[in-house]
Amino acid sequence: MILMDEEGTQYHARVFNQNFSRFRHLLKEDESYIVIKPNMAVVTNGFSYTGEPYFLRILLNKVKGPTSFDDIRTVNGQTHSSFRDVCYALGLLDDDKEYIDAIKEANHSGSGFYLRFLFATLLMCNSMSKPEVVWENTWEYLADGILYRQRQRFKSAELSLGVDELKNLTLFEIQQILLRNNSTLKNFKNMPYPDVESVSSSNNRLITEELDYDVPVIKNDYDRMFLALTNEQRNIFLNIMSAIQENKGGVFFVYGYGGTGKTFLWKTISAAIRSEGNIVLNVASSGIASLLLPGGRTTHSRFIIPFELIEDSFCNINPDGELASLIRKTSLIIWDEAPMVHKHAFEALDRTLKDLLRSSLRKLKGL
Ligand SMILES: Nc1ncnc2c1ncn2[C@@H]1O[C@H](COP(=O)(O)OP(=O)(O)OP(=O)(O)O)[C@@H](O)[C@H]1O
Repeated sequence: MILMDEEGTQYHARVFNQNFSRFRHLLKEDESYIVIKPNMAVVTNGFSYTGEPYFLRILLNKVKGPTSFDDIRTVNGQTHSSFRDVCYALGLLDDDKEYIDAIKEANHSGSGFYLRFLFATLLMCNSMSKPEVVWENTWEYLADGILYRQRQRFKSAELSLGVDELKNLTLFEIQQILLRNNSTLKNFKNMPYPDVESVSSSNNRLITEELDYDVPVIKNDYDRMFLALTNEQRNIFLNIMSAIQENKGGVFFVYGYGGTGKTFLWKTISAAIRSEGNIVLNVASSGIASLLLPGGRTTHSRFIIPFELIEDSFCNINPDGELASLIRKTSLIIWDEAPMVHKHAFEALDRTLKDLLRSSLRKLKGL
């Protein structure tokens, strides 16, 4: 095979092999740089796995008379974005079934940790043609033990994790194994990468508690309550929900005589937010009022407002702690019977939230 660059300089296949790292660099920068002359025999030997150039070398042995990279990338009229996909389309790569079967089989005798280690090892050895396909087919086995460990961690036998959360935690574990071996999931282009922020949320007991609702049940409650809202309640509901959805922020004061449906409105708003997998913190100034709110707490205990308040008090919240992360992830705070506390309590919470969110108090709503 002869390769020729745009300036007409010709390289023999042997040179191509010997200077492979140089060509690989060119391929990355501008793949159209190397032109392949048609009808030339291709002889390659002694190459190692080096990503896309490796697949190109396989193709140079198989595709007859290509005149451009697009020629090589086109199989049955379809142009693929990578040489690897072309190899796959031509059936030159295994379908990875053996690896999928191996992981499933290992599941009978090995723990989840062992399976994740096995998967990470397969990744590091570049054994799989399409690791993302193996991952999609085996992630449930690879996730084995992660839910149990989270339940132990939070001492909650009822704790449940969504599919995305479970996948994310599993990927995070695999990434940890790879990092210990000087590799990373980022080396595998089509493999999903764990969302580290969401992993730290999953490991935050307070956030997990606030997300641990049965979404279909809450959604049913929400549908029922929303239909029952009066016009006045619905207007308030829509105003607050649009402020949340558009991330506008806002402080809403809702006034009404006893029995006019304020608690009913709080319940509807809470169900609407929780049914979308978001967080609402329900607090009330008195213990009795807090019992009427779903997942309610007293404001003092939720935000650790000091009992002895002065005009420049702060809540005792560690900015790097779990409670601060929970507050940052919260879509709305509902504070029932807010005027029942001294204004210094508002101001302390306002100051603390500004400090934590580094913005004005945007998420406080009171009665
Ligand atoms: N839109 C509605 N549809 C059906 N029932 C409602 C509606 N709004 C309120 N209610 C019912 O009316 C009763 C009183 O409402 P709610 O407890 O929400 O009032 P409140 O304003 O919170 O009262 P208080 O200030 O005394 O706590 C409750 O039984 C509640 O379920």
